[in-house]
Amino acid sequence: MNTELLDIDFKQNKKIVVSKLQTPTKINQITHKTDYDIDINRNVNNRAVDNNLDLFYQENESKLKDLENKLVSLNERSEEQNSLYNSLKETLNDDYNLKKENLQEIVDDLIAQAQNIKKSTDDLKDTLNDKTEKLNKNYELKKLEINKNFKRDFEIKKEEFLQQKEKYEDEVQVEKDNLRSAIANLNTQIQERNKYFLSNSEFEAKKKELGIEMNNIRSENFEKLNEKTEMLIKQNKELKSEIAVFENNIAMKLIPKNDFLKRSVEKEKASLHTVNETRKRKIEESATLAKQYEKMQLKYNSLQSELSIYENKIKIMKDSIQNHKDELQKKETIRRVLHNELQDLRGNIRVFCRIKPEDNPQFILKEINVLDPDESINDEETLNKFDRAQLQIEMPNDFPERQRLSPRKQQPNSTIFEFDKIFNEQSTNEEVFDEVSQLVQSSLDGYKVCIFAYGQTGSGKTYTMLNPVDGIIPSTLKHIYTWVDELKTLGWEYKMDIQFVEIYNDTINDLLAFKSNGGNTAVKRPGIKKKIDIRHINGNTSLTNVDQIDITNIDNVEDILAKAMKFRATNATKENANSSRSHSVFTIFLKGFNKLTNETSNGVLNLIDLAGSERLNKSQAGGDRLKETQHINKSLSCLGDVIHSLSNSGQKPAHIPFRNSKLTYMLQNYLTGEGKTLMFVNVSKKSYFETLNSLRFSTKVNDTKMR
Ligand SMILES: Nc1ncnc2c1ncn2[C@@H]1O[C@H](COP(=O)(O)OP(=O)(O)OP(=O)(O)O)[C@@H](O)[C@H]1O
Repeated sequence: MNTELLDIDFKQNKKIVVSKLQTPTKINQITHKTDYDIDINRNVNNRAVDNNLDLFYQENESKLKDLENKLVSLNERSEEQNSLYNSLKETLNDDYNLKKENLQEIVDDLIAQAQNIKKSTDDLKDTLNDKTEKLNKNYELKKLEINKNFKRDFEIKKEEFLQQKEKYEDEVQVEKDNLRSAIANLNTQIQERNKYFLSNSEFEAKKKELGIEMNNIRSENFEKLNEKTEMLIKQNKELKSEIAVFENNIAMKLIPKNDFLKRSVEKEKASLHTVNETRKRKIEESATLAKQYEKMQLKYNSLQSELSIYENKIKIMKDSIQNHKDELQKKETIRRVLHNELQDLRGNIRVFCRIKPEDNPQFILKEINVLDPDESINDEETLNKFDRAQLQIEMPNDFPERQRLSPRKQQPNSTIFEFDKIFNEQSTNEEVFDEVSQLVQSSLDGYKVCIFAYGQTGSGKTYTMLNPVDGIIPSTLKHIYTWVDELKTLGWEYKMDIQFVEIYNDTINDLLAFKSNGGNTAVKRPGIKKKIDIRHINGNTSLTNVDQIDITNIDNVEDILAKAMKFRATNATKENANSSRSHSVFTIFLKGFNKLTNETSNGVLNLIDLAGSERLNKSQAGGDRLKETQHINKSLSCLGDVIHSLSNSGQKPAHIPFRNSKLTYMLQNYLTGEGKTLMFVNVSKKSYFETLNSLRFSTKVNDTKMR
């Protein structure tokens, strides 16, 4: 049993009553006795109750249990009510939120309505303004109309009044006339009566009577007349003043308007005048233009007819040009064949000699058997005689070197070498290029060409090959674009790539490598770090890790060349302060395609400035220089061997030792087959034995006879 329930208030003669709980309260929350209202029907004697407390408990136990049960049920109900309360609360909350949302919607609606009302008010305002404006306009129009009508009515009234006045005046006049005639009649009657009743007193009385009557009538009529006249005068005065007032009003209103109108009219007139002037001017201008147009049209027509004449002429010319082109193409093909045949006839390996000018010649070196300018070649014998140029080298008797030779070796003291051509001290680079340009053109025709400059150090190889502007390489680069352009007219398009390498101590270096390292000129011999190998594939030679530059459409090829030259390995020798210690090989690849004939050509031009040949004992080279010189001399000797073998291979195919040096191996594909080779042997009059050596080399390369 819950102890709190024991706290029961006993009331006299009352039963225990548990009143119905007003608020949902859990049983364990019942702490106050006022929560219960328990009455007990008790005996009068309290003591009896005390004594019978047990009994009371027994009697009331079930009641208490009921009470407890009731409290439990109350508790349950309270929970129910709590959940009811919560659900009610939720419902109310939902309801509240819903209502709030609805309210918000209503508020939004109201705002929207207010906005609409504002908008419609604005619209109404606008409409009202429009209407007011219209009404004002109508008012002005009506006013004008009323004024106009009033004026018109006034004029009508005035007219009527004047007519009336005239009518009255006429009537008054008529009445005046009538009265006058009546008076005249009366007078006549009086006179007549007077004639009969002059002496008659009756007559006198009558006369008096008549006189009075007449005076009455007269005065009566005169009064009436005067009244009418006065009235008319008065009306007239009134009308006049009315007219004056009206006219004044109108004048007051009309004058400013009139002035304004006058001013506007003046303005309009002025602008009209300007417009008219402009119009006149435009008309005049358009007339001039029309005339000009007519003239132009005539000119155009005449030009058109001239043009069609020219077009016809052009067409005829084009046709003939095309014919010429066709013919030229045929001739070009024939030219190529003939040119090649000519080069073949001259020999696929030719040797030219070039003598460098020398201020202090140490021995005699001269071209002999030179054609006299007056002598004409008119027979085959003379032609053959001058077919090959001859160079004589003479060792002077007092030459110290000669003294050291044995008597046997001293004989003969002059030697003659034969060359395909000799350029003497006076020959210029231009003359040299004139001669070699035919070979350069062969490369445009698709041939492989090699032009070498061989000679002792300081003998003019670099001068011949690379002298800025007029050396063979700069001249080739200068002229090749013109030749390519000329060939364009025959349908030939060329792609040109260049490659520039040096072979130093049997190692290949790329002299154009600065193009790929951003043109850093501070890097000396940039290609040296990359290993460059030679590859021969299907008759084509390529170098690994070597830059080729497309020069088809560039205009700074000379700069590229100048830059590349800076990287070339040079050193001071005894004979040349700036001696080239490497072989430089400048190559132009010329790929041609003829879009008219579909022919292709694949020419290669190699321009080689060889390193200077040096006799070891002479230059007294040592260390690195010794190694350099050995490499140079070995590779030059290999070159001599290769060319010699090639020139003899026509009769008996022989082994050609290309692989003996990098230079010959690299040029292998260009020296064989239809390849054309030209060797310049550069000589000077400074070192007899070096020169002799160079000349002996020339005998090796092209069967050059030595006598
Ligand atoms: N035909 C010539 N006319 C005028 N000067 C010349 C001629 N040939 C060479 N020279 C001059 O002689 C000098 C040496 O010439 P160059 O450098 O061409 O010789 P090289 O044969 O290339 O020497 P190396 O093999 O040592 O490089 C240069 O100053 C050059 O200008």
